[in-house]
Amino acid sequence: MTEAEIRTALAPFNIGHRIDGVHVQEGLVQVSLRATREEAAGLEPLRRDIESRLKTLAGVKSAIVILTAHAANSTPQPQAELPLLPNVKHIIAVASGKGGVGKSTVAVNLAVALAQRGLKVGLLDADIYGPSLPKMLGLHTKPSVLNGRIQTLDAYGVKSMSIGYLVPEDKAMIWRGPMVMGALNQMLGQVDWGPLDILVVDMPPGTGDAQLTLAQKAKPSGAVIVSTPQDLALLDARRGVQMFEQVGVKVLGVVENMSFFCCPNCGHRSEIFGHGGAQAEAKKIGVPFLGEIPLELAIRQAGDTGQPVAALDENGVVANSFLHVAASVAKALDLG
Ligand SMILES: Nc1ncnc2c1ncn2[C@@H]1O[C@H](COP(=O)(O)OP(=O)(O)OP(=O)(O)O)[C@@H](O)[C@H]1O
Repeated sequence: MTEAEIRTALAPFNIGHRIDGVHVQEGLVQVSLRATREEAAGLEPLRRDIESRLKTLAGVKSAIVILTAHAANSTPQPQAELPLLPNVKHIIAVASGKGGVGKSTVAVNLAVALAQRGLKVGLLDADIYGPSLPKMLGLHTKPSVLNGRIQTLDAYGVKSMSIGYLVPEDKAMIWRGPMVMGALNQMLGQVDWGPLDILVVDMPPGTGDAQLTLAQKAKPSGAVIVSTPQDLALLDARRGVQMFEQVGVKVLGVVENMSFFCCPNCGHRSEIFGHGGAQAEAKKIGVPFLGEIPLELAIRQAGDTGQPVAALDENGVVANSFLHVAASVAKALDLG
């Protein structure tokens, strides 16, 4: 299946003037259609019809049709632009230079801990290639669409959206750059986030193009960098800090994850990946240190069972470590 064949299949719908982009890759099809915000709700049935039609074509394994809404009097945004969210007071990017350091764990628990402070919180899983939210929040239903707006899935006081809710995980894994931007566009602009104090964005790991575009275009109020205390992770974290500074996004600070381990039997404290490295690094590069999270079996288990530890063990040491980070973030944003 080629892009030209998809465009031919779309011809009977008479939507040539609305097509922003058609991407085809190994049987996966993504079509972006432009509409004004006022038109978007009315066009939802058509969007669904087109999606269903595309899925019936030979050679198409999966199809997603995205309506990119823009203000009536504005020129349509090219795909690399991301919609701004006027009802969201602050967007916070949770990032790490390196994969596997616990960025998603920190993002989810930070969002839950911020909600526990009484703030209106959203959580966007921007990690298109490795969405973690469905598992970490235990949410596996497909979001509904109301008046042309995708409804968030809500848990633990947090509104959430992930590509993992919208397409089967293995499908998004092989998308190309423009398709990723299309999906991010949809998850920011087409989702009914409602009024929020903070939208926590779980960024893709690393400092490549997608991260840079997100950091630049989503206009976050600040970034939280997650690192383990090891030298290698710190080196990558430093790169992350530099990337945000380069595009003028304030780095709110660094969180040290897997900071230390306390033996549940004897209470002995082991500093498996070293301890204090991220704090020392934060000091060295002149950004605040937001707190340390212990290495704890309960954190991994809670992540795997879809019950964030910040919600499970509200008065425990681990939950407190996330509450401490949440308090530092809220303070940095003047939200109490
Ligand atoms: N402090 C911690 N204690 C115990 N386990 C943890 C801790 N932080 C993260 N983990 C576990 O480590 C694994 C990786 O964490 P997570 O998915 O949050 O990392 P990530 O940086 O977002 O990874 P990726 O870059 O691959 O998305 C998960 O199984 C998670 O439960």
